[in-house]
Order: sequence, then C-alpha cells, then structure tokens
Amino acid sequence: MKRRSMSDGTSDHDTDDEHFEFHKRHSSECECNPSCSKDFDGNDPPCSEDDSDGCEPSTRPSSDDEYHPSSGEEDSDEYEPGSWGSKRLGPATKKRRVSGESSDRIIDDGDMEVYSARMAAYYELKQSAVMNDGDGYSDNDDVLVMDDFKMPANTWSKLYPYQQKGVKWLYKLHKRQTGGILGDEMGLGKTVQVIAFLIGLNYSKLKSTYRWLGLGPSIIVCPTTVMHQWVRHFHEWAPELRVGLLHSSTSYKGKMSDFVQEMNKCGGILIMSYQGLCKYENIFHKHKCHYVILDEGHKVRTPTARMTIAAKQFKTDHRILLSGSPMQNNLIELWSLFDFTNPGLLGTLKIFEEHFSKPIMRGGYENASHVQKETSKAMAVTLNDLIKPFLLRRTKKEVQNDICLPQKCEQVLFCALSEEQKTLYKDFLRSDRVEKVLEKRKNWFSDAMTRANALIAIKLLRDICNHPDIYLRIEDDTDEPADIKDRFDYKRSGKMAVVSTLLRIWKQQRHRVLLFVQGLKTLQLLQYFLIQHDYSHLKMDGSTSVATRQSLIDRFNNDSKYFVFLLTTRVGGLGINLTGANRVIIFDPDWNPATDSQARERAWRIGQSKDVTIYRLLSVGTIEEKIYQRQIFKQMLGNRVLVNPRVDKQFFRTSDLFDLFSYNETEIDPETANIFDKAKCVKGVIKSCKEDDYSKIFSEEKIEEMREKARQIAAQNFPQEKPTAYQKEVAEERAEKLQEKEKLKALSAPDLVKLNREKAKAKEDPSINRVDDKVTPASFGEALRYAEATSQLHTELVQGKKTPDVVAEKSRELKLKVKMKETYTESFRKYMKPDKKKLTRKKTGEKDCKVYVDNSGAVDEVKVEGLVKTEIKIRKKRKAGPTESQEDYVLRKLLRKTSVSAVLEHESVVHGTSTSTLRLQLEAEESAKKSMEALRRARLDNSKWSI
Ligand SMILES: Nc1ncnc2c1ncn2[C@@H]1O[C@H](COP(=O)(O)OP(=O)(O)OP(=O)(O)O)[C@@H](O)[C@H]1O
Repeated sequence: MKRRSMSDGTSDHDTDDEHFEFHKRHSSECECNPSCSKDFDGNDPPCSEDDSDGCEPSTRPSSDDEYHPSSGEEDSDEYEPGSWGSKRLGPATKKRRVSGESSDRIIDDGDMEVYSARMAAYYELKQSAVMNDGDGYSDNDDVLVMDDFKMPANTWSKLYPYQQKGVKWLYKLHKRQTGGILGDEMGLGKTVQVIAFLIGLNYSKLKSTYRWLGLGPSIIVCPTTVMHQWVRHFHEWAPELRVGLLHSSTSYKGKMSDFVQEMNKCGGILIMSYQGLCKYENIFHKHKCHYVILDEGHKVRTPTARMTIAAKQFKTDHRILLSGSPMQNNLIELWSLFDFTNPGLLGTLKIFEEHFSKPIMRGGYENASHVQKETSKAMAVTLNDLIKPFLLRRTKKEVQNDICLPQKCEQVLFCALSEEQKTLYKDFLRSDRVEKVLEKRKNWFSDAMTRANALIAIKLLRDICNHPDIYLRIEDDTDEPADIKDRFDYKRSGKMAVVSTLLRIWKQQRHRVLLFVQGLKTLQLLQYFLIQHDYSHLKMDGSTSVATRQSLIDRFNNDSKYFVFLLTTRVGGLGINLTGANRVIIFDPDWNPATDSQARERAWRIGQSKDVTIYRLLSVGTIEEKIYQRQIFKQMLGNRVLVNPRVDKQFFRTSDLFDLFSYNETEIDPETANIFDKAKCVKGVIKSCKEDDYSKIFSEEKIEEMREKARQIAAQNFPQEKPTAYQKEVAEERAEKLQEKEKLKALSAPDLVKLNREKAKAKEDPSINRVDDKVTPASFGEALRYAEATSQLHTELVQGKKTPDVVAEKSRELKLKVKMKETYTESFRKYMKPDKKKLTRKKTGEKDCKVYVDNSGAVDEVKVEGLVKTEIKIRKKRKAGPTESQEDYVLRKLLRKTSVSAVLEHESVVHGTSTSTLRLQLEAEESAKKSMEALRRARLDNSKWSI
C-alpha cells in the first residue's frame, strides 16, 4: 500500500490528519501507536500536530476528566533559511518599511538601525502639526490614573471606559506584586489594555523592586500568527518602545542569545511564540525580566506540557495572562493558568483536583445525586470567590454601551448526510474496527491502545461527515488522481451542499465570509469547490509562512473583492482581526468549545460595522452532534465557575462508547434539539415574507445598483429635457448616500463606534427627528408624513398645478401641525395622501425591460428583467410586510431547499436551559468548608506560595 508522505517541517500542524497518519504508520493491530496519548477528546499526543517542537509530554487524563483539551495549537514555528545569521534587509527596504510605505510585512525593532530609523521618522512626524491630531491634548498632557500611576492624556482618552478600568486593575495587581488573568471576551482589546498599562508604567517612572525605573525588559508570548499584530499595535500605541521578535522573522541579524541580552539591557520588549518557549528557554531564563505576558494564555492549560513548564520558569515578579476563554475543557486547566499567574493560589494540583475539580464536575452530570449537585454548586461558589480578585472578565454584552457592537446571530444547522455518506457511515459502524473498540469498552479509557483505536475510529467518522472523498481516499489509499480538482463533486457531502447554498445567497447579499475547517483535507476540498464556483478567496493554514500571515489578513480586510477567507480553525481562529467579514461558517465542530468560539469572534469584535451571522454546521445524528453536546457541557462548566456558580444547569450523563458509535437517522428531530428542548429550535419552514420584499434578498448596494441600471434604461428610452423634481431629489439622495459611504470608509474604529452609538441612541428615542434641520418632538411617522406631503406640494408646484403662494401656505400649515404634535386630521391627510398614480405600462422596444410611467408623464419606475433571477420591482414606499430578516430568509431557503432539518440558536442552548434541583445546602456547605481547609493546608505546605 502506498502512503502519502508525512508533512515536512513547515507544513500545517493544525489538523488531525497528520496525527491520523502517524497512527496508521506506527500501529500494529489497528495501526495505532499505543504510547500515543492523544486522548478521546482529541488531546495532544507527544507527536501532536500542533507542536512541532514536541513540547507536549504524554499526559494521561484521569477517568473523571473525561473531556480534555483538544490539540489547541495552531502552527509550526516556521524556519526561514538563513534567518538569524544571514537574513539582511537592504537599506531601501528598511527605509520603505520605516516610513510605512506600502509594505506587506511589518518589521520589528530587532535591528537597532531599523529602530533608530523608525524613531527618527516618528520624531519628525511628532514635530509636525500632524501629531497634534485634534484630540484636544498636547503631547505633554498627562492623566493621573491613580496614586503615582500616570499616562499620556492622548493615550488614556483613546481607551473605552471599561478599558480604563482594566488598566487600573492591572496597576492594582502591579502594586500588590501579584499576577492575574485578563479574561475579557475576545475582541474587547486586551492587547490594547496591556499596551496602555505598559505605556503608563514607562511614563510614570515608578521604582520597581529590581533596578528598573518605569518599565523594565518584558516578554510577550503569543501565537505565531499574531506576533506581527502585536508589533503593529506597539508601533501604533507605544511608538517609542523598542519591540523585537524572538523569531526567525525578526530583523535582528546576530545570534539570538546576543539579541535577548541586548533587548534585556535596553529594557525592550521581546515578542515570542509558544514554540519559542521551548526552543529558547535556556536563553531567556538567564535574564530577569519585569513583566511576562502570555497572550492567548490558555495555551499553558496542560500542567505537564513542556511549554507550560517553560512558561512557569521565567524570572519575574509580574505575570499577566490574557485569554478570552480561560476555561476550555475542565478545571485542571484553570488551575494551570492560575499556577502561572498566582502560584499557590489554588493549592497543589492534587488537592485542587480532589476538592474542587472532581466535585464540581460530578455535580454537573445529569445523573448526579442531589447532594452532589449542591456540593458542586457550593464548591463552584467558593472557587469563584477565590479567583475573583485575580480574574477580570467582561463580556461584550456587559460593555455594549461603550462599544456599540452590531448584532450577532449564531445558529446551529443540522444537515443530513448524503445517501452515500449514510451508507459509508453505517457500514463503518458495522466494521471490525468499531467492533474491536467496543469489545473493550469497559476499560477503554485506561487502555492506551483502545483509546487510540477509538480516536482513529472517531476521526474516520468525522471524515465521512465532511465528505466521502476524505474517507475513501484514506481507506483505498490510492494515489491522488491528477484531475481530482475537476472531478470533485461537493454534492456528495450534505454539509458542503449547504455551504454551497449559503455562499450563493450571501454572494447576492454582498456579504463576506470566513469559512473555518478543522482539517487540511477538508480545507483542500472546499478550496476545489470555491475554485469550481469562481468564488474569489484567500486561504490560510499552518503552511502559510508566519511572515505573510498578517499581510493576508490585511488583504482580506481591506479588499472586498475577496468573498471567502478559508482558514483552519487553529491557525485562523486565534487572536487575529478579520472584521472585513460579517458571515462565518464553522464547517466542523472541535471537541474544545473555545476553539470554535475563538474562530467566530474573529469577525464580531471592535471595528465591525455590520451585523454578524454565524452558522455552525453539524451532520445530524452523527458523531458531530455528540461533539457539540460535549462542547455545551464544557461551556456550562466554565460558566458555572467563571460566571454564575449559583445557577443550576442541566448537563449530560457521562458518555458510553456505544453512544458515540451510533447513528440516529431521524433527521427531523435531532437529538441535540431534544436535549435542549427549551432552546429556540426552528423546525420546518419559517413564515415566509412577501416574495417581493427584496430588501431581504438583496443587499442595499445591490438594490441601488439595480435601480441605477433601471434609471439608465429609462433615461435612454424617455429622454427628458429637464429632470423632474423627483429625479432631482433621487439624484441628490444618491449623491448624499455616496458621500456618506465614503465618509464611513474613512472612519477609524473608535469613530465608527461613536457613530453606531449615536445611531443606536437615535433609535431608542423616537422623539428625536429632524424636520427642516431642526429637532422636533414629532414622532418619526409624523415627520415622515410631513416630508412626503411637502415633497408632493413641491412636485405640484413644479408641474404648475399649484401657485407658489398656495404651496407656501400649505407648507406652513403642515409645519404647524407637526410642531403641535397633533394627530393628523382629515385636512392633513388630504395632503399626505397624494392621488394614486395611474401607472401605464409602456413598451420600450428593449428586450427584458418594462417601464412604468405615471400620469404626469414622468418615469416613475423601471423594472428590469433578467438583471437578476427574480423580477425586481422597486416601488416607492411599500408597506412593510411581515418582518423577515435576511437571516430568516436564509434559514427559510436552507430548510426548504437543502438537507438542513433543524436550526438551533446557539446562545439559547448555552444559557437557556435550567432545571430546579432540591437544595441540600447544609451538606454542600459543610463539604465546601472541608475543601477550603484542605486548600489552606496545601497552601502552607506549598513553598511556591508567594502572595
Ligand atoms: N480603544 C480602542 N480604540 C481603537 N481600537 C481599539 C480599541 N480597543 C481595541 N481596539 C481594536 O479592536 C480590535 C480588537 O482588539 P484586540 O486584538 O486587542 O482584542 P483582544 O481582546 O486581544 O482579542 P482576542 O482575544 O481575540 O485576541 C483591534 O483591532 C484593536 O485595534
């Protein structure tokens, strides 16, 4: 049998695929290596795809920790030949990069020459008036934030109020010489808060316990993909700080040990990747540093992983961890994060596991006794109280008043398998491979071989769910035919057929899409599909070189010609800003709920101006449903500890292997929808809107484009010497709209937020309306009617049907009525409702074109057939039909025309279910007290305890 070769050092490490290949090649019985510890939920093996350095040692989950992290990591620490020693930037390149001319790549300050040139350019700019950028602050103004902690006023003023609170919180930790977790939801500006805090430290010149004045040398560890984003943020917010990359893409030219020393001496900031932690640990552990900040710090959630151990070795008094998803799979992970920031706070791992992790987890199962449930709750309350001072977490909902984000709608789509997939799925479940796994199901978790076999079997089931080709190509093990791209048939996959419908509609609606997938092979097939359909797209996975990732991101965000960004969840899902898109598809679920949430948050974050819709696709009745259910379990567990420990939540019972290796063909009623019976589940067909409610089908731009086309045809067929008042009005309106669009494009993120806030305010207060450029107390409806009536009077004046005097008199009357806020009378109505226009259809002679002309002879409306599939009728003001949003329209189409059988609202699944339990508080509290006592003892014994 021929095998496809393993990926080389620079390939994607973000998929299960290599892992699978590894098993296939190294196993005997079912070709699986029993020593591999990747657990049932997709945890990391030593050979894990995410960890090219082999940072992760074997970690064996205990049976109680049924759900462990999935291999979270995203990338290889790609090596560019000749870096460190030989990579040189020509002076021209340097100059261009420093001056910020069109350059794809962001360059760090590793090379002293580059830094000096950047500083020279910066000071030159600062001298000029440009730097007094209208904030109302001069460069010398500062703000006394608290105690002696100061900050330049123009930085402080740019922070949102909740961010200012975040900076104060960081300073409080600093004063107490303790660490903490900044756990704000993704996209709320954790990076910005940390940089502002560091600017403050630098600016305040406070004395530290060590020899540094202000800010000393600091280290930021982050995912490889966002290293350049950090550099960019520093250059924007703290241009004077020297920031170097401890990575092959740095501009430094010498040995890395010299580089670390140089940066340490000059108090610079080193940015490095998690892979770098293992690679360079011997170098940076020699130096003491002021601050160590772990961005996406949940990466150190596995206590025994090498990168976790390396992170905990830094010589520093101040440790900050940033993570939008601090708890992902279980409580041990939370322990590991606090063990980095506040060593000893949660006792030893053993004590924590026994007294917190297990009881809280057990009480979460559906079959837990009342005592277990109450104990779980009491322990969660205790744990929540313990960590509260060291964890700051704000959700987007909580700070909505500050940031005014547009709406987000997140749905789970249950897609049926295609007939071919169903056959493959059922055959596989009946195969020897599955039988062997199930034979040993009693001890499957403790037996490495069975666990590994189960993992492979699950992987294959997931492959079938994605597309038969992925599975068949592995099973047949034939060479990839050259014409696979052309022969590829997406319809053989139920989910891909749904993607096809979604993309078709979204293309019409002019939305832009992030398409996230887990595996490389699925990614490849989806790319074939995009090419076949001529959808312009970009792609990013682990094989994309680190240095070009940021420029790809920028390209997508800034160039609307790209319709789809195809990404692997692990590479594209972490830390980056992709606000250019407003539609997200998560093609297959990850065991780790945070992986999918992180992906979705790339679009719904500060800087997004449009409403965002997210679709998670699940193959109904299959393993994917089970994975999703476990995601919810984990998410509820996280909420119990981090959000509200007092709330009862209905969890699941522990799983049986049979449960995972089963297939429920009932497509109409997905199991998940039944479990979360209180969640909003849309089954069947949504009430339809009027077919001609085109605003739901086409984007505003598209409709405007069609209108324009119609106008052009009308103008050709009915040339008029003078434009009518209506036409003038329309032209003016159009010009205004265009201007507004241009303005919006030029707005910065905070200005956009400000604008959104004003709009939201105006929506809330219907009494604020502008008539004749004055704010009137009239209701919006009245103001509109007034505007219509005035416009009608004006038309009649132009047509010579009324004299100027009469029009002026009537206008005055109208104005008066609006101002007096009267309900409109008969006489008023007379003006408001102009006679119905008698429309006559005229033959234009041009094919596919109908023009309607009103009785005054003016072209009222043009209908162009064939321009788009459906006839477009754009009448003036149509009475609003049943309000169907674009999302409802899409769902209706999916339910009617594709294999989607049901839709669940994700948020209502996570937050909406509850069951009442008997309260056995006394026993629970007693148990909680005992655990606290054990923890106290553990703390005393723990030599690491430092607070
Ligand atoms: N006060 C602000 N003014 C302008 N832009 C801001 C501000 N705060 C945040 N942003 C912008 O919001 C976006 C998200 O910020 P950032 O990347 O820091 O979020 P995050 O919380 O670190 O997200 P994640 O958890 O996904 O990494 C960035 O583009 C950032 O520039």
